[in-house]
Amino acid sequence: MAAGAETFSLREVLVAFTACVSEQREVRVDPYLAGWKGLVRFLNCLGTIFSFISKDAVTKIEIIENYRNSDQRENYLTVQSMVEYELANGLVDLQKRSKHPDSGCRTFLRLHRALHWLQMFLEGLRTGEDNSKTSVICSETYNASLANYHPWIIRKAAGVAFCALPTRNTFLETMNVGTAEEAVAMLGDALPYICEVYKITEELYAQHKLLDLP
Ligand SMILES: CCCCCCCCCCCCC/C=C/[C@@H](O)[C@H](COP(=O)(O)O)NC(=O)CCCCCCCCCCCCCCC
Repeated sequence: MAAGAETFSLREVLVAFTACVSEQREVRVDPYLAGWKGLVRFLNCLGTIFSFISKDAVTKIEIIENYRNSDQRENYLTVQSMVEYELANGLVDLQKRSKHPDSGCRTFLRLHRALHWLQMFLEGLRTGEDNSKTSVICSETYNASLANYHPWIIRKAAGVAFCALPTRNTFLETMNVGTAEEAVAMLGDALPYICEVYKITEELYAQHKLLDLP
């Protein structure tokens, strides 16, 4: 375990996702990115073998942060406003990556797909047996979700990295939320919010036929 793992709790990270959905059922971009940044920080604490994953996540987070810091920042306040603005202004490559390779819509879609994995992984952790292997939970949930969008070489590298994950109970303790039982309870509290964020985004992207953006 790298230094710094004990300095923050995953509870604070997952709380970011509870602040994502507005009263109008829109997904706020800032807490969404804050949640991912915390998760990446946690991932970095698990060891350098995961750095190729965290680097890709950071690249994507920064692309969207740059939009949030640009003069178009208001259009990127929520996922709904981002989709509306980018589509209305022809800023999304719909068939193949060409003029707008790093649109907010395609970049957010990559994080959204990863959120689906996260949702399944956390549920697997929450409901797993005491001494089940985190690596198995991780690879099963990865294969059932994100892996479908990744080329062979990435799937292979991810599979190797997963082998470095500790057992479920050690992993739960690494989350710094208290005992393993307390970590499980926290996951139960946080998961409905993550599921809601995922569901709203999925519906929005489906409605605009954006789920296969190149
Ligand atoms: C706890 C173990 C964490 C294992 C992480 C499982 C996810 C594995 C993802 C492997 C991604 C490999 C890197 C490359 C990805 C890109 O090819 C690919 C496509 O991008 P492109 O269309 O621009 O080319 N990118 C993506 O799919 C985005 C991946 C974003 C992954 C973020 C993962 C962050 C994981 C944080 C884990 C925290 C766990 C906390 C649990 C309590």
